[in-house]
Amino acid sequence: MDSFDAFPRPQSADGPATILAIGTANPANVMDQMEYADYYFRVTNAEDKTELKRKFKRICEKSTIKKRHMILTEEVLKKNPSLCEYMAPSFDARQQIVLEAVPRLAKEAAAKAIKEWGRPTSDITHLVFCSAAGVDIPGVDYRLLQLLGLPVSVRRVMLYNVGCHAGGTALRVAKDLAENNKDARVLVVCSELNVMFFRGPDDDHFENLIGQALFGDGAAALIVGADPVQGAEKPIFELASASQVMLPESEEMVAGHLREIGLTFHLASKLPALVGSNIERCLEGAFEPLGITDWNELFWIVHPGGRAIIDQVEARAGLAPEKLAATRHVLSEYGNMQSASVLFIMDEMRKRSATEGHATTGQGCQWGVLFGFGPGLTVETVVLHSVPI
Ligand SMILES: CC(=O)CC(=O)SCCNC(=O)CCNC(=O)[C@H](O)C(C)(C)COP(=O)(O)OP(=O)(O)OC[C@H]1O[C@@H](n2cnc3c(N)ncnc32)[C@H](O)[C@@H]1OP(=O)(O)O
Repeated sequence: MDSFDAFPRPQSADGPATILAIGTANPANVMDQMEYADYYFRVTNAEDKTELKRKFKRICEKSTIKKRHMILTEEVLKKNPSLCEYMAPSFDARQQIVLEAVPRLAKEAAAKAIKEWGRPTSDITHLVFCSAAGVDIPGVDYRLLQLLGLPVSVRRVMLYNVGCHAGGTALRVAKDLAENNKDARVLVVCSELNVMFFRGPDDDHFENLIGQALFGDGAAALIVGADPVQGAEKPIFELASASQVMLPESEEMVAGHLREIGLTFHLASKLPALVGSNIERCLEGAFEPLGITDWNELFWIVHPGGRAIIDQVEARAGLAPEKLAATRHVLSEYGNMQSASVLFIMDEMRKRSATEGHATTGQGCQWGVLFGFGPGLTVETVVLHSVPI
């Protein structure tokens, strides 16, 4: 006998990966966007920069964000003044905060997802964890296992510093795991904080202020598995396909660098236009197998990088305004929560569909698209199938 035959080969599932539960969590501290410019320039001791503050205030108003949740309270910032400067060595102070807070927020979201799922935690076989904060060894994924009391045999995949498209990346990885390992149940968690890149203003770096106006903290968790157990599990969406592309000549559009001063980031101002000009191509590739060409036939979940990005997607795909209502709602209530945003929108989509009396979890549509956008310009395109309510 060939010795390899002694090892059991993983069996594939029969059906597609499905989302079986969703949970979300945010820090209790809430910032009102209309008051944020006054707060931010005061807390960073930059009130003398009156012109910059006026421009920042305008950005806050134009962001269409109403509020954001942030772990960094004024009290925490007072204790860590290096975070309020533009370029002070502050990595250790930032790490100290995120190493505790990232898994704690993740646990809150995961506990909600597990409760909705309704099966024992010992049935979780895999963990896919995304965060752009809290790099450590062993990682915050292992810390989460401890906090949830999960078996140490859970097979972990840690996605550190992937960026805002990582919600789509995690879905793609979870789909592969669930479909290629019969009976796998994958806990997916995205836990994101703006602690690594919160910093004071600088006259010459306005893109920093764009980020300070947009990002918020949040964690979202899913249970993903194929072949739902009848009577014990209830699918919310099915994952039909998942693909990733780095757009040509886009490597510098969004970038981040981990330094002593925390995470620096770079956003090109032509980013919304670049996303817009590529959206149709991504849709055509994803929906060619179904022959769908009218994008209003779909339900939509779009990473809310900023209001201008959502506007571009809406215009270039020719969407009716209600198509991006769930996306805009999550942006307005929470800001840009990086990888967690699309999972929050997924939750909002199924809840809206139920309260508005739709026949499916996708606001009455059968098929939907989820777009993750992130560094370089990376696009994750996930095709979703709704289920009857
Ligand atoms: C790819 C991803 O999506 C991944 C991510 O999440 S990373 C974050 C991605 N998000 C973004 O890049 C933000 C996209 N931009 C927006 O949503 C909007 O521009 C905004 C809400 C920030 C402002 O709204 P707006 O209607 O464009 O305001 P507008 O008055 O035209 O512009 C405000 C100012 O910001 C400046 N500005 C906009 N984007 C900028 C950028 N990336 N860098 C520097 N300045 C920028 C404009 O030049 C303008 O400056 P002036 O007032 O001196 O002319």
